[in-house]
Amino acid sequence: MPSMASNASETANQLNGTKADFFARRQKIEQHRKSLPIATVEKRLLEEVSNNGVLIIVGETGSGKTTQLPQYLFNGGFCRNGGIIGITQPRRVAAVTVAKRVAEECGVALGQKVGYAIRFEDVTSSSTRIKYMTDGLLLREALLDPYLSKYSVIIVDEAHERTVHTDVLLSLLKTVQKTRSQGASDVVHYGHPKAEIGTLLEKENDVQSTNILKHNRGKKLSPLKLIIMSASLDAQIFSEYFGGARAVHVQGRQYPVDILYTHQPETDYIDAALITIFQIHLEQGPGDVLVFLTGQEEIESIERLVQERLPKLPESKRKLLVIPIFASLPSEKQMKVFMPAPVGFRKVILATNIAETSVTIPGIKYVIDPGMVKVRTYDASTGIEPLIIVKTSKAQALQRSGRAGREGPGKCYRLYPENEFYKLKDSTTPEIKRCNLSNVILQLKALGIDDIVGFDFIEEPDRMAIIKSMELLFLLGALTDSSKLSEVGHQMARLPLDPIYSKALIVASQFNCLEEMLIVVAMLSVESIFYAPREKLEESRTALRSFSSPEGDHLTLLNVYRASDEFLEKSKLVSSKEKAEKNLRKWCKENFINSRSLKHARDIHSQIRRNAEQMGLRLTSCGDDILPLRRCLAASFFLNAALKQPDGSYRALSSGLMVQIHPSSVLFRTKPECIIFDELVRTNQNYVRNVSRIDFLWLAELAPQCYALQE
Ligand SMILES: Nc1ncnc2c1ncn2[C@@H]1O[C@H](COP(=O)(O)OP(=O)(O)OP(=O)(O)O)[C@@H](O)[C@H]1O
Repeated sequence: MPSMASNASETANQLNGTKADFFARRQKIEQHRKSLPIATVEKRLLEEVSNNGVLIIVGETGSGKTTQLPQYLFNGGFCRNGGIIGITQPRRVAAVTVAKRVAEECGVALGQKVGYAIRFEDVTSSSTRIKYMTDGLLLREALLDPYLSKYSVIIVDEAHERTVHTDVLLSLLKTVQKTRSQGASDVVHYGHPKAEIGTLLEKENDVQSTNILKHNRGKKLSPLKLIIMSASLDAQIFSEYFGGARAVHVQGRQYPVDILYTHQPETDYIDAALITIFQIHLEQGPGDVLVFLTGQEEIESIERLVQERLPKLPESKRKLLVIPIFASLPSEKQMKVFMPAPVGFRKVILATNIAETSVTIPGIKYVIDPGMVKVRTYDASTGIEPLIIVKTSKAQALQRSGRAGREGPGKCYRLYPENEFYKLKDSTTPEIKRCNLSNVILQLKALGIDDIVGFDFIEEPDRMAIIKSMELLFLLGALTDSSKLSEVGHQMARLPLDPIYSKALIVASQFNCLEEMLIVVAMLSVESIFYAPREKLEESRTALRSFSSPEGDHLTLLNVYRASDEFLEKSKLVSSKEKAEKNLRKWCKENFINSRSLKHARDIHSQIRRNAEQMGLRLTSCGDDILPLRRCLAASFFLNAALKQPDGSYRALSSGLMVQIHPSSVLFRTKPECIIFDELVRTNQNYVRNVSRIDFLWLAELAPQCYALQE
């Protein structure tokens, strides 16, 4: 046993060591900050922000925009009067990791001067002055504080991604910025019947004018500085939208990235990616690899293939650590990709486009880009929102290659020939032009914006899409005859879910089956609960049968959730929480259930249950009597009803489309007369997924606005 004296000197040494490490790290960070291209223009940028209400900043990936500009502004006095610098990101993972990095650069604990807020997670405090957040979160904040009055500067980062939230946010910020630059102290207060919901825009004398002016009489608002940041060269569109706002370019990138192309187009990009992973591992020097794939299924299949092939390599070459990252992975799992690989190991990160912008994953030297991405599209004529795999845009390809070369020179392997790159679209079609707008419209209406067609979008969505989405909201009871938000609509807007799911929860509280519906909605919100490996198809089918309900997939999902819950609770009685969770993962494996998806569903479930409680919805259960739940499914998913045809296919009643029950459904063989479904997917034919049997007559009874029977 070491003596006290040696213990004390060890501690002192450790402390000295820690201190020395700390100072060395701080020095390294300071040097790094000074070496970034943006550091040479700090003073000029501060002048530009001072002189302009709206500024557009374009800079190469890695030039230091996201991490440095907020710090420059803070040091330049932009928080002097207690104002906050808010920086929005399209993705949660970027908001979290960049905030962590900036807190470290500032030498402060996360949540103090530097913090972040994402849906259901707020790591800020009253001393936070630099706040990273998702664009969706800032939109929700606008519901409570239409002036966004606590912010002195708002930076919309990665604006070129043009997510629907970014687009809507830009429109709102345009109004807020203009209003605040005029000051709001001398305006009349008309109040608002719903105190928490501010009216942002109102049509007056045929001019879109703002009603923000009418809010909070006498509240002296300071001007808001608005900064739009983008890595690609589409500054023009933003500049025009903001009335010829000034745009500045930050030149230069930190490290070079070598771009390599294939000679021929690849017929199977999954296989090509797999080969490239092993080529890099066997032939290239140290450095981690980041591979861009289109979704969870692709990622998990490559993960399995790499694991299968690794044992075939010589022992000394097996130190390859595969780590996945995709949106539906719980955040603590997502954070694993940011941890260094154990000594001697090479990390291979399999990512969706979640890792495409803003994030810096330490250690990445090689990027593999097959050039594909999965996007949601929207067909307004049928109301279908198929997910399709398409080629990336040039802007996306540049972003992806930009993930290498952040800590040193890097390489990017584009798995297509060079001439293909030049044929790519410059930038991605804005999401607002290719999505179902019902959620956006619900949010805008909740913000008090009633004239959706006249709304000042940066790029107008398709009129047909607006009409269809309004129609959907109307049929769901979210809008009144005069297109105002109804009481139900207000409730729906408070839930962070798709309108149909929100409606399902509200209806369920009336049908006394909210406990069950919360589980169903949580399970529907995640990707693929079941998995069926090709080599174990029969075993996986048998496992599925043990949970399956003759009434359909919704009840089957409910059975899975309950069985897992029961298993976990029993396990907790005899083992620690960690052990019980480990046991649950084993249980999932034995039952061919995707444990990651189940964990995600459990998280969503607790979140939406909290929401329901806060809204005062009645949390009752229908117990063993499943009839109310089935009727409730009909009362909420009635827009997705289909009737069997003589040939065994189905006709979707609202779109008239001919569809088939997906082979993964428990009703694939039974084929009941009338069904409701969760989702329509288009592959070689139209398939409906997550299907339940309903009684046709319920439709006219429960959704007369849609299915009133003719006399
Ligand atoms: N979490 C991190 N860990 C280590 N280094 C980081 C981290 N975040 C940023 N950096 C370093 O700071 C540099 C600048 O990053 P920053 O995100 O500010 O650039 P950017 O111009 O906003 O690029 P992008 O548009 O690609 O996000 C990176 O290239 C990297 O060297």
